[in-house]
Amino acid sequence: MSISIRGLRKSFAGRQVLAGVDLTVAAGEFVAVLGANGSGKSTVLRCAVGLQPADAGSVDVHGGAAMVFQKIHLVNRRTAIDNVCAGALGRLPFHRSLVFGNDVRTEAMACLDRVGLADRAGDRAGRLSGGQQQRVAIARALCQRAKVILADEPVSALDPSAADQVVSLLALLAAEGLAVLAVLHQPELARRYAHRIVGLDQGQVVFDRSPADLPQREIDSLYRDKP
Ligand SMILES: Nc1ncnc2c1ncn2[C@@H]1O[C@H](COP(=O)(O)OP(=O)(O)OP(=O)(O)O)[C@@H](O)[C@H]1O
Repeated sequence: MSISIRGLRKSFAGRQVLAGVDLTVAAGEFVAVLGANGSGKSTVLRCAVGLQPADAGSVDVHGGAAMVFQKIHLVNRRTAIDNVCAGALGRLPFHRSLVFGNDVRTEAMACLDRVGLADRAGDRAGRLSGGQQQRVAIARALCQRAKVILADEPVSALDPSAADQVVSLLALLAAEGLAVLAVLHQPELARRYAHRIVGLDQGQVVFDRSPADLPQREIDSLYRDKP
């Protein structure tokens, strides 16, 4: 129920994007990653779940990791609960994955309940609001039984109130025992909800502190034009 990233390095076409990133998230922790466009935030997450091979470094995941994206990737014409059931696909034998059984649907319902959407289980995903769709995607990650959730700009496409709801949900899931690492473009949400804020600048961690110990100027410096 934790993720530990050590010495992560990555270059694209000879250009270094990650210059040795160390980052740990324990069970019960919600860690936000802030950084300017191109600082390497998504690459950290993508290397951490194996979507991209790292050049060097190690990633130890305890409990299984699931990723949540800005673009939500639900099947719009299927119901919310069907989308959540899809999280179970990876652990079902093929013959049981064609029609989800009652046990999977019961588990999916419990996951929807955890994200506050049990009452929308039968609605087509495409009819839900953006914030609700992202919460369904989080429920699908829960139905994967992942203990580590990596979220890449999960609220960048949402209005402020939906964004607040989704980030507070991630914080709640961490409080329930998951390890949650989220890339955010909203420093104020990171300040409000994260246990720790990690600043990434040109592929390096420049701070890793609790919001209470983090002066605003350190956050601002992430977004200042670099020479
Ligand atoms: N597959 C790829 N091939 C080549 N370059 C890449 C690839 N993926 C990322 N990069 C480059 O690596 C750098 C870091 O990208 P990354 O997406 O990790 O940044 P980010 O901090 O998540 O930025 P943003 O806030 O814009 O999403 C960028 O300059 C990007 O163009």
